[in-house]
Amino acid sequence: MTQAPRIQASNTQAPKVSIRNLYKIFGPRPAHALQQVLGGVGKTDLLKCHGHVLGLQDINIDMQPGEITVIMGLSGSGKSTLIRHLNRLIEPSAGEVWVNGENVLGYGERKLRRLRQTTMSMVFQKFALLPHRTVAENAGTALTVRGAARPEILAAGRKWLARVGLAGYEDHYPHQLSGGMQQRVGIARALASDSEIMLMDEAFSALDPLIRTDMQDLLLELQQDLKKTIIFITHDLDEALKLADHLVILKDGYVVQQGEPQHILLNPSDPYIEDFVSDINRARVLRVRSIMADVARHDGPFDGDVRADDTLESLISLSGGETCKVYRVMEGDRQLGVLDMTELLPALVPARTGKRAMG
Ligand SMILES: Nc1ncnc2c1ncn2[C@@H]1O[C@H](COP(=O)(O)OP(=O)(O)OP(=O)(O)O)[C@@H](O)[C@H]1O
Repeated sequence: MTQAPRIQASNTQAPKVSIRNLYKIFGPRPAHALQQVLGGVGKTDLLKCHGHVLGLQDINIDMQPGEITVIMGLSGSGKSTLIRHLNRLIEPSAGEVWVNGENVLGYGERKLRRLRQTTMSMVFQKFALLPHRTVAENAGTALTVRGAARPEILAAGRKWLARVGLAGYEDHYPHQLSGGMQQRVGIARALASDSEIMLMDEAFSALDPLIRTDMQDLLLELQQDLKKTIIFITHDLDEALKLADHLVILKDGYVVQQGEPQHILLNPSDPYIEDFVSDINRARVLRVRSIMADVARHDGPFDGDVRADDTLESLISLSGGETCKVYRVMEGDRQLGVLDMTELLPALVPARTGKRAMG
């Protein structure tokens, strides 16, 4: 029997979800096609010469408890295929999926049902609310599925609707609500299930930009209290950078780069990522903590205090654009580091890996 994945050196806690050497090939003879892929055949040639689609290739990701892992990529990069492996809506061609230290590929019917109904909940792009049930009944769906009594279902529905800002709408029907409100019901429904893991597949992509921003803020606010393990799929880089604790960028079914979003922005590993992040408003996204220097670099005097989580945009505004200033970086009462404004300018210019020139 295979062993649970080891804890990586940089993390002290076991991952909630681990994906190991995962491959998915669509077509009549995936095992044969897999041998071609392992022998070095790429996505284009696999389709052209062997008539199979390479959906995912050698995916390895650890998703930490209480964190938001964002899977980001353009259309066709493999995001939906990947997320559907987590609750085994899709079976892999090779590899392992571990949840809470158990390989879910070894699960029988009963454990799989429990995984889908109790351990994981899902928030869908198109809300997927039941049109003839009230909003409170929709929010309580997970309890209905588990066979709970009606008062319990409605109480849970009410509780979580209030938490997502929909108190007073319990007896409405979905069509009476706006898109943003319907997705709030979708989130309430996932939260009422009390699952440890939430899968969110392009959950905000159908919403207008302002509503979408509201929903992102709501999710971050809920997450501060609830600390769920969230796997969030998006094709929008701004959304990914805003939400992710851990960002995974997919292209043609493989992981191009993964890590802390600010680190990726400052250290793109490859020309594809450079291009991807080149249009981002770096001043608005980057935080002081990502570019500050060690406390020992400067022992004062300082031109003032800033917080480690302040954006560079707010710093530019504070300094009046002067590059000769030096700030003390604080987290609560503790000094974390030093921010010399001369360090800020290089961070605003996109980094280049140098690989492009070499072709
Ligand atoms: N059932 C299937 N049969 C054949 N090919 C498939 C199937 N499902 C997905 N694919 C292919 O696998 C690759 C990944 O598709 P997937 O839908 O996971 O991408 P995605 O990043 O979620 O795209 P989108 O953002 O458009 O939903 C694509 O090349 C797609 O055409």
